[in-house]
Parts: sequence; structure tokens; C-alpha cells
Amino acid sequence: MAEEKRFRIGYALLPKKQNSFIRDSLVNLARSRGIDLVRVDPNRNLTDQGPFDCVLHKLYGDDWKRQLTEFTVKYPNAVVLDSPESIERLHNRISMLQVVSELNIDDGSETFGIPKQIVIYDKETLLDRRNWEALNFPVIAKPLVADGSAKSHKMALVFNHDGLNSLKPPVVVQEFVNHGGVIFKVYVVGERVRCVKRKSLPDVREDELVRVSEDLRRFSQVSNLATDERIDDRYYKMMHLDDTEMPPLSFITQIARGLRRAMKLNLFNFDVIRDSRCGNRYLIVDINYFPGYAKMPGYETVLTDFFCDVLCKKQQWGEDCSENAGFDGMMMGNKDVRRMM
Ligand SMILES: Nc1ncnc2c1ncn2[C@@H]1O[C@H](COP(=O)(O)OP(=O)(O)OP(=O)(O)O)[C@@H](O)[C@H]1O
Ligand SMILES: O=P(O)(O)O[C@H]1[C@H](O)[C@@H](O)[C@H](OP(=O)(O)O)[C@@H](OP(=O)(O)O)[C@H]1O
Ligand SMILES: [Mg+2]
Ligand SMILES: [Mg+2]
Repeated sequence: MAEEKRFRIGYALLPKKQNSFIRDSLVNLARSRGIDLVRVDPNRNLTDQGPFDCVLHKLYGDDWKRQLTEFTVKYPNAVVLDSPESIERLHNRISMLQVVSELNIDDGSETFGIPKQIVIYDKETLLDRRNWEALNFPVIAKPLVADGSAKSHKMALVFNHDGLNSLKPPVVVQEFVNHGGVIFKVYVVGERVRCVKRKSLPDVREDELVRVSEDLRRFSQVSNLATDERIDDRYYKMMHLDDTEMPPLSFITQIARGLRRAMKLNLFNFDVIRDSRCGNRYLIVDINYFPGYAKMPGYETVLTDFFCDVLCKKQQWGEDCSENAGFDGMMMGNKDVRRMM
């Protein structure tokens, strides 16, 4: 009997991500379905470590980009998830959210958008009051760059003009929108979409804003869980999230699929809040490449199913080079992105 073909997926991740994502439960499930997950050593040449049917990665820098290009020249049929050019737009908090305005979704009564925001590149502009006429306090100041560093997650809730003095440009300043202290994190894995609730910043009441004794409050990663925490019933109870209604799944799925197509990315999550002033308005505040999937319930199955889809499409691609056989956002050799409809 002919031996069953096995597939090799190489993963190139920083140690923290590797520890959280590459769990025995994922490796074993993938293995049982014919897929071997193989660690790529970032200190050695990627091409020398091939062949791989697919490469998963979350590494930064020009050297890594060059390595991926060399790899795809040698292995033109390998799939790279995702293309560095597509990932790059998420490293800047302005280009990150620009894509939201490109979406065209009509789902009955729900609407969506992004909070009002401006980008400030220098101290002079920061202190010029005319620039603040369009925004209401409180505002959230976020570093412009979102490159995965601890610094890029350091935020500040700014209550008044005086609070702006301590900010260090370049920053994105976004209107803080009351949303009942709960954020929705939407995980996207190819066509698959999962939405979970997390704790967020509490609302700021107008009377509180006048009385508040500080000008600015710094915070970081308020909605994150520790690497090994999962979102289960215990988390919902502990954080009092039980009473918050989920957004309509079909609406969220349409946004997720629209973002996936527009950004040409397969592995990302986005943060959504529901505007308390207008209960059917949703605002996207953040998009992250290759997030902490292990915190998502059932991540092993979702990811393994996705790997199977990718490898199956890759097989078809090999046999049928028509436009319909390609991928969304995946880099395949030097053919780059094609569409999977
Ligand atoms: N415009 C806003 N209005 C109200 N709350 C907001 C707004 N923007 C962000 N937040 C809150 O601040 C948190 C951090 O903001 P954001 O998600 O942009 O930062 P981040 O460091 O990129 O997060 P992540 O850890 O998901 O990458 C959000 O999870 C949410 O709780
Ligand atoms: O390492 P950077 O590039 O900063 O990306 C982070 C994302 O910004 C976060 O959104 C991830 O946490 P969530 O999966 O809870 O969103 C977070 O997940 P992790 O802490 O499990 O790695 C990171 O992926
Ligand atoms: Mg976020
Ligand atoms: Mg983020």
C-alpha cells in the first residue's frame, strides 16, 4: 500500500509566542492528521531548513523578509502565512484602522466604524489647542508604532489638556468611547471566526471627568490574559462578563471576512467595543497579527482544520494553476497573492 503523504509546516516564532502557541495538544492533533509542525531556527538560514509545505511566522526585520523571499524562490510552491507586506500595515496604528473604511457591509440595524482619532508627530502640534477641537476628552493616547514591543502597548487615558503635556509623540490620540467595560476580541483563522468577551477599561462618567484628580492615567494590556489562561466560564464569572450580550455573530463574521480580504491576511484578531451611547454601533479599536490563539477555546481544532484547508488548496494549486485555485493573503513562491473565492 502506498504510504500516506505527510506535510511539513515550519514555524518561526519568538520564544514567548512559541511557548504559548506550540502546545503538545496542537502538535499531536496536527500529527494525527498528517501534518508535522517543525521549529525553524531563526539563527540559521530558512532555505537550508526546508523543504516546508508552509511557513508560519511572526518575526520582524529586513533580514527575515529577505530570508522569506529567498525561501520562496527556492520553494515556489510553499505557502507563507502571511506575506510580510500585508502584515506590515498592522505595525502602524493609523494604517491599521484605515482598512475599516474600505469595508462595505450591510447587516440590518448594526453599524460599525472606528473612534475619532488624530496622529501627532511632534510636541508643537501636541500643545496646539486648535488640534483638539475635533476630539472630546477623555482620549486614549497610543504609540503610533505597534511592533510587538512592550513600549508599543503603553497607553494613557488622558482626562484634559494638561494631561497631553506628558505624552511623547509620535502618538495616535483616539476618543475614549464608553462601552460598558467589556471588549469583544474576534479571532480570525482563515475563514474561521471566533468572538470572545474580555474585560476592558471601565466607563468614565461626565461628572467623574470634572472631579478627577489626575490629568492622565497610564495603563498597558488591560484586556490581555496571561499566556496560559483560557477564556472559560470561570473567567466570565470572575470578570462579571456574564451579563454582556455578544454582538450578532453574522455581523461580526462579515466584518472579519471583509477585513481578511481587504488586508490579505489569514491570522489576526481585532478588538471591538459597543458604543454605550448608541447600542447598535460597534467600533474597531485594534487589529493584531498572529495573536494569542491558545487563549481561544478549541484553538487546536480551529488551527488544525485551517492547516488542512491550506494544504489541500496548495495541492489543488499544484494541479490547477487557474485564478480560482489560489489563496487569500498567502504568499506562494513569487506568485504572491491570489484570491480564494
Ligand atoms: N477608543 C477607545 N475607547 C475605549 N476604550 C478603548 C479604546 N481604545 C482602546 N481601548 C481599551 O484599551 C485597550 C488597549 O487598547 P489597544 O487594544 O489599542 O491596545 P494594544 O496594546 O494594541 O492591545 P493588544 O494587547 O490587543 O494588542 C483595549 O483593549 C480597550 O480595553
Ligand atoms: O506580541 P504582540 O505583537 O504585541 O501581539 C500581542 C497582541 O497585540 C495581543 O492582542 C495578543 O493577545 P490577545 O490574543 O489576548 O489579543 C498577544 O498574545 P500573547 O500575549 O498570547 O502572545 C500578542 O499576540
Ligand atoms: Mg488590543
Ligand atoms: Mg494591539
